[in-house]
Amino acid sequence: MDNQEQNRNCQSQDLPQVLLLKPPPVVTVLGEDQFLSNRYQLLKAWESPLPLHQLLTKHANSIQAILCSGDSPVTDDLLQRLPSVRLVVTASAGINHIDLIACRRRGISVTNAGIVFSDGGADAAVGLYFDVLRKISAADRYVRQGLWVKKGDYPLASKIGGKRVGIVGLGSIGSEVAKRLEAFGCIISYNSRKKKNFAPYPFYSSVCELAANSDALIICCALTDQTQHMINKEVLSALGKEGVIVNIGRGAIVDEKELVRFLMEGKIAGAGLDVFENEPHVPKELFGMDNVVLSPHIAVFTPESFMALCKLVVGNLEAVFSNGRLLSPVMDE
Ligand SMILES: O=CC(=O)O
Repeated sequence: MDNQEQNRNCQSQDLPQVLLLKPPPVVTVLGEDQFLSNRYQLLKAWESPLPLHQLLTKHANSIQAILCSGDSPVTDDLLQRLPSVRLVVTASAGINHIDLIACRRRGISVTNAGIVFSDGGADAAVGLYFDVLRKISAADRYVRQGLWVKKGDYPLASKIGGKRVGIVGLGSIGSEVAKRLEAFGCIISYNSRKKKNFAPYPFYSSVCELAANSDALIICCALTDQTQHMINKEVLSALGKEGVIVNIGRGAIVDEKELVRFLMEGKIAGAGLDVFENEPHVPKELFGMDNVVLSPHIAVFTPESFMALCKLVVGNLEAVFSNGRLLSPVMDE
């Protein structure tokens, strides 16, 4: 090792240590971020020759922050091994993979993607809804397969304007979905944990009642103990034969087995799904359904949202190490 390299190593050892749990999807980009790697000692668990438990033991007292994404659980057990952690930064809007109670008990702050994913998530939700109603992907397949020539005209699609759309979870993504669909002449109502005073739309405290009064449900809420399988048999029945489900929240908010059964039996009209209960596995029954549009959990990701996310992550790390204000706190201890 030459002197320069030795110097660099010594300097990097003085930097605050940040544990990166898993590479995909956004964390890889962040892990390569020059700015981030000049300011922090990034400990990439997947690059270490040590098994995770040994890596954690070796750095137990020096890891001060964890950078993760939605597919890497931050459990009480993990936190217990890392007593110096002050911040968990997740590069996702969803926080269902983080044990928030354990973080609170240990005085650890948590930040998420804040509002950087709101536009992308809303665009994707509206895109899925339009695709189901206007049959865009299915009609595209029809043309490519030469069926227009062989079979003639394609079945009629549905109009968007005038549809009663129930938004489940009027947070930052849900509000953007509402704004977009209002502009297309849809009639918006919503269900949320609480009525939102700022929202000019009818509020239903029961998701079943919302479903009974909607042509479509667009699921934008977080996955919690309360929302797990919230979209169940009763809700799907209330939505009815003409109803459409769009889900860009988390797969487990919907009882997927019931959803598949309702679609197979023609008890709802269609679905646009970006998220699934057991990703990346998608129920095979859905593959042959032209009234179902599928995407691989990509709703919120765009180059623009990645860039904004990188800035946000860096800003949150800077804040915690300079005792400043976190930019997108879920919990600020
Ligand atoms: O699903 C994506 C996210 O939670 O950011």
